[in-house]
Amino acid sequence: MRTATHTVPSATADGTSRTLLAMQNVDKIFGADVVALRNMTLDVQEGDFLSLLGPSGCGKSTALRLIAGLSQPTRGAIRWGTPMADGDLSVVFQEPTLMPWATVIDNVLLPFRIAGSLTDEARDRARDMLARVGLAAFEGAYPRELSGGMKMRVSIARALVTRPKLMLMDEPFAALDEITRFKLNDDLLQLKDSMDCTVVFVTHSVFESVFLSNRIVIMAARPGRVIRELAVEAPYPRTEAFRTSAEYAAQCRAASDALHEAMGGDVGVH
Ligand SMILES: Nc1ncnc2c1ncn2[C@@H]1O[C@H](COP(=O)(O)OP(=O)(O)OP(=O)(O)O)[C@@H](O)[C@H]1O
Repeated sequence: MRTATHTVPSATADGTSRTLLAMQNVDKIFGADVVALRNMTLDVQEGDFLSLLGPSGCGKSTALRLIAGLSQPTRGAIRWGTPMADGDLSVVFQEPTLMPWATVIDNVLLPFRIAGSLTDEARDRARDMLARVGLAAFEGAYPRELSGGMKMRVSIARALVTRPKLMLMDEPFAALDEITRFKLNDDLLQLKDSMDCTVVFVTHSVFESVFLSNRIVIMAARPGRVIRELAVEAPYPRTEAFRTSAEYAAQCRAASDALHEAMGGDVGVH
């Protein structure tokens, strides 16, 4: 993981919100001429639930991989506003990427095993995380015995077991049915609140981004770039009442219009 070498100043005048990271004029070019990102500038504040929303190929996953340190910018830089140690940053992918031969608890313990710190305290933390994601009764089960939603819950437990400052999520619920997705959206907000972490979340879904986020960054493709940012002012906790409110519908309309623009005006809400 990363160690900060720069301090980014607070983005707000009263200092109540601190910048966790800033992408500064980042380009990412693959090979000779695939411009995945052009001049991307983005700040993430501590406590944000920030969604990157945009059409296929606009560079959302590329941006997430750069933040994760899995790839390096061609130009520009990513600055951290706080020191980041091992375990402070975790990533959840669309596939749960569980080890099929290992039990649920052994999957959740993977970050500790990698770090060589498989202590009793680590096991307690893994059990606590499994309880938080509703899988306390499944610690001895194997991934093949779990539904898609349950596997994703294990993946999220593994990501949060180190109590990260930042969790990066790349379309984690895209492969799930709508009912499961709604439930996981609800539970993710509760987890974020109780674990006090910051989330950067990649999605194609207007509805999901509005329900979850306080900030939505809309991206466009060819070249991948940020075209607009929207604030979702609705307070947390957000519940089923928010999902069925006129306010939610209006926010979805605004995000859809911005996405429509990002896609050149050829697609509406999806
Ligand atoms: N390793 C790579 N080598 C070459 N080109 C790449 C590589 N990774 C991504 N790209 C290209 O960069 C662009 C952005 O890809 P990226 O996966 O970041 O988009 P995305 O918005 O996440 O798309 P999707 O929503 O379909 O997952 C695409 O044109 C893609 O083909």
